[in-house]
Amino acid sequence: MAKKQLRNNQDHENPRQDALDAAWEKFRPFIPEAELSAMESALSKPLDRAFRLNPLKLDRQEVEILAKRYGWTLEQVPFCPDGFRVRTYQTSPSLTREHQIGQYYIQDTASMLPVSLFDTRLMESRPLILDMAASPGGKTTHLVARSLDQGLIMANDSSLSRISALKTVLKNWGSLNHFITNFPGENFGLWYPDTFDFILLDAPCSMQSLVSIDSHPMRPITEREEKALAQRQTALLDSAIHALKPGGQLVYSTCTLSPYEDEAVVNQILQKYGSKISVANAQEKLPYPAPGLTTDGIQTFDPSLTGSIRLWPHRYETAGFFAALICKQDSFGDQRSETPFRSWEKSGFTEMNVATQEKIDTFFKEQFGFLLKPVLEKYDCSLWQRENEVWALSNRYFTEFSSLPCKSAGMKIASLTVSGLIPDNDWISRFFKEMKKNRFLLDETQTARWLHGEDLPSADGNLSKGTILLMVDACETYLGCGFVSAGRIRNLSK
Ligand SMILES: C[S@@+](CC[C@H](N)C(=O)[O-])C[C@H]1O[C@@H](n2cnc3c(N)ncnc32)[C@H](O)[C@@H]1O
Repeated sequence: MAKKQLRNNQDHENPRQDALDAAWEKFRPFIPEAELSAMESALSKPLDRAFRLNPLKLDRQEVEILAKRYGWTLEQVPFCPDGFRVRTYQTSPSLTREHQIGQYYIQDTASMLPVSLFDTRLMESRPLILDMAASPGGKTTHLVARSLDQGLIMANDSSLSRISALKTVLKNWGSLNHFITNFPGENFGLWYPDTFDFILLDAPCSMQSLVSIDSHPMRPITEREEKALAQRQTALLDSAIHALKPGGQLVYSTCTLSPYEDEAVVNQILQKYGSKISVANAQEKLPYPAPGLTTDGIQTFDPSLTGSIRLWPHRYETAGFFAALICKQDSFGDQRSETPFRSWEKSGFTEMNVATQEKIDTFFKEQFGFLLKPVLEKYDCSLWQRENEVWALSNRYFTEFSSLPCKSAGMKIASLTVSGLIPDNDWISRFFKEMKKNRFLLDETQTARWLHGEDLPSADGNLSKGTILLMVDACETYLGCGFVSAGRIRNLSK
């Protein structure tokens, strides 16, 4: 194939182009002859943008409203009901205020696959979930959505420098029932045998997806590097298998098409654990099949690996991707090793007294007509105080994991200040639909000033003092919260 024909979405020159060419030469023998021209044609077209809606904040009908507002032509992603390709647009989906407040997440289509493979009924039964290599958190937001934010998610990443991105993404998504840890995933099998209902292992990989996009840039890879990655992936998958509950489900995924990091890794684990685990036939989750390989040219894989999903780019117009759904039938009878320990006092959280809880509850009722207690009950959370901050934390997190060192947990809902309680922007952007009082509709000029971080004069004498919700688009969209005092609406998002 001519060099320029290969897809390099960002139009960067070498080394991305060299990496693309090398990967194409390497993977070509694995592509069925009859599909080569479809593949070549797919690789010469740019990928569409895509997003996944946040069902905690936006429903399907509202997606249609957004499509009209921003001139989008949408098409549902075949394997992800909440995912949409944006075939054409007037306003880019990355430039809207709905994107800014986490009503949807921009994600490449292939990355919507792994979490879509988990069983819906189990996902909606308050599961305990481990996202073993989670940062920056795109797939963690999908786990939050699919478990209705009513399970508990341990979002882990071994890289300390990538934890802040994970925090930001989950905060913006409005996730309550999660906590973030920073450990090598290899430890979880020892620390938590037979524990998690679901595990996602979206493994570090060589990113040979045949499509070079900024979130997954392609680069030249040596054989040695590929081997080292495969070793790490096998160790992580081994750990994940041990940490999975019998009857639980695990997805192993990568954004590389290298068989050595995909089928070969799963095959090795299958050989090690025999009938205690199995690869499910995930083809059933697709409208038409995209089977895993039966050989890497050297070894023959277990036939069940055809049940794994190998997204060659032409199959579903995606970047290259691999995912296998693995089930655990039996416990290995592992003894639990001691986990690292942090005393709860060190977390800085203190139990909130009943009087303060009542005060907060009354504030939300009077100021916004919002009933806090039923929400906390629905999500099985309690209020905690850290200095002057009010947080909602998962009860299950507190009873089962509070002694494990962690980087953050739950969601901040307000600050206690001398001017009274100031609710947190993320909390309001998650629940604004249930807040019926003190909504103030901004016109276009006011909106522009607000988005520049300015305060606004409050000519409306009916506005009560304190925090109000600022709305746009006939009160459909939440813009932020402001604080009314002395004839001004102070911009709290500054
Ligand atoms: C493919 S990225 C994960 C992307 C993420 N799942 C998402 O959807 O946004 C792989 C991640 O694995 C992390 N990682 C690498 N080695 C690890 C290890 N031994 N244990 C846990 N995480 C690891 C990297 O820091 C990186 O953030």
